[in-house]
Amino acid sequence: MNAVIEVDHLTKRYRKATAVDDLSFEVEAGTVTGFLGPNGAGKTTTMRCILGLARPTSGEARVSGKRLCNLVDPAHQVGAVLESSGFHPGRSGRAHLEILTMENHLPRSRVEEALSLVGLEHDANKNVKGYSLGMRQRLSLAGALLGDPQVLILDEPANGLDPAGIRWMRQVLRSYAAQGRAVLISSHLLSEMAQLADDVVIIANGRLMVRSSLKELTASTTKAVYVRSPQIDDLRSALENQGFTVEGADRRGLKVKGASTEEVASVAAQAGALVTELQPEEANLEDIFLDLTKGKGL
Ligand SMILES: Nc1ncnc2c1ncn2[C@@H]1O[C@H](COP(=O)(O)OP(=O)(O)OP(=O)(O)O)[C@@H](O)[C@H]1O
Repeated sequence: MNAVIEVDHLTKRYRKATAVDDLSFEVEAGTVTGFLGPNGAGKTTTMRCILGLARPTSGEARVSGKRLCNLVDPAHQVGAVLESSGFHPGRSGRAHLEILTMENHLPRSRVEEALSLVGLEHDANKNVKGYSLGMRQRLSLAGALLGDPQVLILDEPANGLDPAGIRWMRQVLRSYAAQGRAVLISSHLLSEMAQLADDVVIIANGRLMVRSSLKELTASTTKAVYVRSPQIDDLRSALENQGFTVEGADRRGLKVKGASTEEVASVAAQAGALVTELQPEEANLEDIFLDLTKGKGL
């Protein structure tokens, strides 16, 4: 365990709203962590607290063991994309990044590296006002990558990207994590998160609902196992005798509720039934998310 981001009993209250309510979770080096929750759940506020842009009411958030304001070289430690709107429209993408390198005392050479990392090198001299939403998102990401940081914090970075852009971003973030760095990414695109995240943190009303690896979460919520066998009637009785709830799926297939593939295979072996297909039907992330956050602001 190598926690690079630690959110520690974080609470943030505004006059009328408790945006974040005693929230704790960690993000490990070498992973992409999906940060999920319905609108108004408190994702942006949490990210702003981690980045030192909002002051917690109580608790704290640390990056590499320190609050961001205490980090010696924050641009090398953390890169963030909070929204894609902070661009001067009359400036080129390259000029925008050059100004960021000056502000953050970074080498000018990083501009070309960041532009090529996000695939904007051919549009770098165009004014940002001519950029599509997707190009602005790429430019935001380039800005976050300028300091070659150990931690990336991205608030809905896939907004406005087309499917090819989303695939591209997935590759960038996966390779980034593969270098041992940490990525915390919020999104409403749950299906996208299912292909990107190692871990998920799900919040609603500012509170933690789930902190889990994506694999464990989907495995623990396996809905059913589909099994096919030429001896379907023998297999059905054997499964029912063991107390499983079984539904006929088709002529040769059964759906076994609440069972693991190992359990179904073992009952089939004992019953002498040949198994020609065995598949877990996992709940997808979207189902899990909707179940968990039902009535909590969606
Ligand atoms: N500066 C602020 N002043 C007052 N209330 C705020 C402020 N910022 C956020 N809130 C409130 O805190 C709650 C959480 O908002 P936040 O933007 O963090 O949620 P979110 O999960 O990022 O939502 P979304 O997915 O819609 O961006 C909301 O009820 C919001 O209205």
